[in-house]
Amino acid sequence: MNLREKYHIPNDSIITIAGTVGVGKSTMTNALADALKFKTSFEKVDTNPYLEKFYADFERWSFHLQVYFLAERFKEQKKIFEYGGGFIQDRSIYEDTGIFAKMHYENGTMSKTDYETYKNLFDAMVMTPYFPHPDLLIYLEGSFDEVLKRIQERGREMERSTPISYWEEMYNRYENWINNFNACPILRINISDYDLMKEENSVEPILEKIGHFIQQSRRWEARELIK
Ligand SMILES: Nc1ncnc2c1ncn2[C@@H]1O[C@H](COP(=O)(O)OP(=O)(O)O)[C@@H](O)[C@H]1O
Ligand SMILES: Nc1ncnc2c1ncn2[C@H]1C[C@H](O)[C@@H](COP(=O)(O)O)O1
Repeated sequence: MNLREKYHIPNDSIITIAGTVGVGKSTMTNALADALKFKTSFEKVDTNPYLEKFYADFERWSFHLQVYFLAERFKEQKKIFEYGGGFIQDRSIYEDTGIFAKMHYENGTMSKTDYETYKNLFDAMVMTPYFPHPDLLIYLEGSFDEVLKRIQERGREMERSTPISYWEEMYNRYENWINNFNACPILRINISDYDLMKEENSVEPILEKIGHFIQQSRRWEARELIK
C-alpha cells in the first residue's frame, strides 16, 4: 500500500502550502509531492522578470510584479483544474492579494489606482470555474528568528539586502491574515515540529493529519450538498 492510500488521501486532492517567505514552503511541497506521488505547482523565482527590479525599487515595480504573479498563478490554477487535482501547490493565490499587494498599497509603495485595478482583476479571475479552491491549506509557522535565519542561509541576494523590518512586517501580517482566513480548511504546522531535511520519516505524521483533515472536510461538504 502506498502512502497516499495508507493515509486515505484522495488522488484528486489539491493541497496548498502557505506561509511567509523562507518558512519552508518549497521544501514541504517537494516532500509531500514525493510522498504522495502528486504533481507540483511552484512559483518560479529564477525566471521572474520583475522580482529583482521590485526589490531594488518597490514603488516603480510593485504593480508590474503583482500582475505578473497573478497571471502565473492563474495559469497554474488552470493546469491544476485541467489535470483534475492531485497537486501540491507552493503558495496560494490568496497570499498575493491578502499579504503582498495589500502591504505595498498600505505602505504607499503601490498607488490606490493600481491597487484597485489589481483587485478588480484578481476578483474577476478568482470567480471563474478554473479556480478550484484547495481541499486544504497547510499554513507553516515558526519563530521570526528561524524564518530570518532561513532567508539569510538560502542566500537570494535581493532578499538578503532587504531591510529586516520588511520581513518583520510581513511575518506579523501573515499571523493576522491566517487568523482571519476562511476560504478553505486550514492545517497549521509549526516548523519546529518536523525536520524534512534530516528525518525522512517526519513526513508521515503530516500525511496522517492531511488525510484526517481532507476526509473530514469532504464528509462535511457531502452533508452540505444533501441539505
Ligand atoms: N525543515 C527544515 N529545516 C531546516 N532548514 C529548512 C527546512 N525547510 C526548509 N529549510 C531551508 O530554509 C530555506 C527556505 O526554505 P524554502 O522551502 O525555500 O522556503 P519558502 O519556499 O517558504 O520560501 C531553504 O534554504 C531550505 O533549505
Ligand atoms: N505577490 C507577491 N508580491 C511580491 N513578492 C512576492 C509575491 N509572491 C512571492 N513574492 C516574492 C517573495 C520571495 O522573494 C519570492 C518567492 O517567495 P517564497 O516565499 O520564497 O516562495 O517571491
